[in-house]
Amino acid sequence: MARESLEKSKIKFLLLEGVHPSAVETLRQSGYENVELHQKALPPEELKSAIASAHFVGIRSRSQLTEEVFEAAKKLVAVGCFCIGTNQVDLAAATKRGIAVFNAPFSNTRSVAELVIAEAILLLRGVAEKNAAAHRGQWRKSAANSFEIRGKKLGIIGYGNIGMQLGVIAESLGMQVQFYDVVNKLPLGNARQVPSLNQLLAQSDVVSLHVPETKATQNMIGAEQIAQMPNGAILINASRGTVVDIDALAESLREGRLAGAAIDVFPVEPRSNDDEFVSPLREFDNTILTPHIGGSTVEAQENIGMEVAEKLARYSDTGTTISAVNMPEVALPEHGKSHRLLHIHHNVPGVMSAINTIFSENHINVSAQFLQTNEQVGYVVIDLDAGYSDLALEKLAAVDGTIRTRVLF
Ligand SMILES: NC(=O)c1ccc[n+]([C@@H]2O[C@H](COP(=O)([O-])OP(=O)(O)OC[C@H]3O[C@@H](n4cnc5c(N)ncnc54)[C@H](O)[C@@H]3O)[C@@H](O)[C@H]2O)c1
Ligand SMILES: O=C(O)[C@H](O)COP(=O)(O)O
Repeated sequence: MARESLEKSKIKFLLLEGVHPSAVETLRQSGYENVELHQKALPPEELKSAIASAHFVGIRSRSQLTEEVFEAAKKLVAVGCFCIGTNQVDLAAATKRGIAVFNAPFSNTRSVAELVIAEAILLLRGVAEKNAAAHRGQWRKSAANSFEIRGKKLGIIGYGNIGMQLGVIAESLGMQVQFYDVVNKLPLGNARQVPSLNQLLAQSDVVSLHVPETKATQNMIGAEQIAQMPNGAILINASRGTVVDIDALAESLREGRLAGAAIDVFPVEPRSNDDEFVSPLREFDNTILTPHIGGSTVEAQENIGMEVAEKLARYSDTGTTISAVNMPEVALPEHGKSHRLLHIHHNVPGVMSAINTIFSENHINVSAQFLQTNEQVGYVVIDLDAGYSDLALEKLAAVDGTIRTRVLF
């Protein structure tokens, strides 16, 4: 169990993987100057040592925050994923320690959708192959197997923020949009939800994946699924590398079944730009292989930097958990001269009653109380007169089921 109550100058932010400078500026404007910056993801042992003294950590998709890393992060209050995906974070390990995890759910959505559309156009025109040949001195002027995007069928797997944005842009270019999702979704424009993955695969000229990394999406596109796609179809994956069986994809390209593929994410990605990229897809001219840059635009990174840094600063200042992915969401006003106690606990019967008994038995006047729970944890925030906060904090920390307490001055 941990307790914190620190001055801003002592609160340390560890920002990894070249998070945009807008994050540092946003933190500075909120009064947080104690920021350690790294341009790369750190290897596990270095990460454990750097995170040991950090109260907040900011990562992108490369850093793996495992149970072991959290075990080393004794002071950690919150994680900021400066990206959409949170699969690189062991959320259960964070939650059981009362560590809030934030992300930027849509700051790079448009960037991914634009890249996918561009790739669909290039692959339908055979540009990847012709470009590779031209670099080798070969002139391949031909209209054979070169198609307009207009009128083609786009099959989107995962109709969330990116899938929907992609569908809207594709439709504006004259594509017919259909999607498969495990949840019933409101189709935008003329898009149409289809009931099964196989149906989507069988009737799409271009298939694009926009699902999160989960157990259910692991290798969701393998040999069997590729076999459902029409000859000459195109596969695009800018979601997560675990979603497509790369060997099966390589085999279908070798057989000439698919006309091409654009892959931005890989089962194993180099940890830094200095490491070699190894993939069976390197041999195919008709693939566009990009180094996980779907969200890597200046616009997206700048916005993400501001958005996530602001969420971390707000959580530090007020306890607000809006848009946390693993904590009950509570929007909190400023607490003025009151002291604010934050209490994260296992969501089991009796905790709230024990907390409120503390206030009544000790005649502590509470000026505001906010409570929100999810299946695992409860998060209660209590504003009270400054003179009572030490006593209340001590007693709250002793309540059965307490995970973490914090006081804000
Ligand atoms: N290449 C990049 O740089 C890049 C950038 C941003 C996001 N991403 C990846 O893209 C993913 C999607 O992003 P988003 O913002 O659209 O997420 P989102 O949460 O808004 O949408 C995901 C959609 O997938 C659906 N889904 C989940 N499991 C499914 C399954 N088994 N079958 C079918 N549908 C399923 C969900 O219902 C949801 O509609 C992210 O999780 C992230 O991993 C990659
Ligand atoms: O989840 C995401 O937003 C993308 O995969 C981008 O990750 P990155 O910030 O590491 O480029």
